[in-house]
Amino acid sequence: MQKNKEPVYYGDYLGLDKLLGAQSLHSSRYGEPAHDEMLFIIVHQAYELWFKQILHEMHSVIETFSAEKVEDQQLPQVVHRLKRVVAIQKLLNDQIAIMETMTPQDFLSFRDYLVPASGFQSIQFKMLEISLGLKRAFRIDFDQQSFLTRLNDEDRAFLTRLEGKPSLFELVDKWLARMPFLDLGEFKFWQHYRNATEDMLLADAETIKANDTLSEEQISRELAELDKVREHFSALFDSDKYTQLQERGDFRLSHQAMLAALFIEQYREEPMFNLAHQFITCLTEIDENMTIWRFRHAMMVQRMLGSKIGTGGSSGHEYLKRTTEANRVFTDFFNMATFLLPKGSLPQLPDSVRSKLRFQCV
Ligand code: HEM
Ligand SMILES: N[C@@H](CC(=O)c1ccccc1NC=O)C(=O)O
Repeated sequence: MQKNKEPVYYGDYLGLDKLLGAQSLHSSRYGEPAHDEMLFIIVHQAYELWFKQILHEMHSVIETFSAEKVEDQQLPQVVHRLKRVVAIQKLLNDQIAIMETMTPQDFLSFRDYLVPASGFQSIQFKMLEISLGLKRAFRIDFDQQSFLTRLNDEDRAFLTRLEGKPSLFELVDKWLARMPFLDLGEFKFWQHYRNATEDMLLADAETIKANDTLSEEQISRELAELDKVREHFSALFDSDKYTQLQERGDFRLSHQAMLAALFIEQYREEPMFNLAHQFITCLTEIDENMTIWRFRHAMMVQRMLGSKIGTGGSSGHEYLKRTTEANRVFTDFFNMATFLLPKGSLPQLPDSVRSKLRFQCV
């Protein structure tokens, strides 16, 4: 690294002229300065800055996974960067509380000046959703419409182009699906696994039947739920069935990727799997934090607006509440817990397999 030739001045380096000159209160333009509009602008700007940092990290991870081959040595850096994303998201979720120090009435003193702008037009937020793997078809109807009608042509074209590129979800799916360890030679892992899961489901059914606090009707309802779980389990061992359930929207990951992720999670202590496990955990946390943000934002909106419609034309709180569940991406990693077996019921990996998963000792 070279030494700098010119002396550096703090404010110049950080571009503070621009940054601190970018809080223009619209209420002042209309001759009625609203004290809290400063907070409103600064909170949004802080969000956009952190979105920029998150996208910077995501972009590098996407680049790594876009290569033909991901080297094992690249995974620590990927996990490190995603952990940073998670740390930023925690801050973003807590930042809602700062916005909530503004009362609904104080908001009303400048809200009308903002029409028709709204968070629909946060391009970086949409970039984040799209880069993670939220497809247009998965968005609820109003969200699809707002995409078309609330954005200017340039932004819409830009986001549409981004939608055509591989998302982190798709790249991770492909990466998991090509994991070499799914071929375990002579070891019939999935047969062992299937037997163990059948025992577990039979035991669950017995527990439900023996529960004398439940009425007959409740027992049959719980047994019907268990049948659904059984159906999902059976799909793990039958790729046609899996595809059927995938088309129904019960799974998003490909069959092979699901099996690989499940294998990694079951045997995460094996040194070779540990980073992959951390990677899956990061993606799960990122999805969870996005969902928590959506939920907290929706709650804040109810508190600020009740059931008023939004400046962007949506139903406000109702719309946002629906996107909270609908816009999740890595739900398979959450639902995977259904398929986890207690350690004691897991088939022991044969030494020939385990030796491949260990760091070599000399
Ligand atoms: C007083 C505070 C806030 C209120 C009352 C509010 C209200 C709303 C409403 C009603 C919508 C739906 C669009 C519409 O019809 O207008 C929306 C969307 C959105 N807001 Fe906010 N918001 C607030 C603060 C924030 C903050 C601080 C951010 C941070 C960037 C933000 C980001 C977004 C985003 C990204 C959307 C689009 C969400 C989606 O379509 O899934 N909002 N907001
Ligand atoms: N949609 C909000 C207004 C609002 O929050 C907003 C307006 C302009 C720029 C950013 C905003 N923040 C997030 O939606 C409302 O209906 O009051």
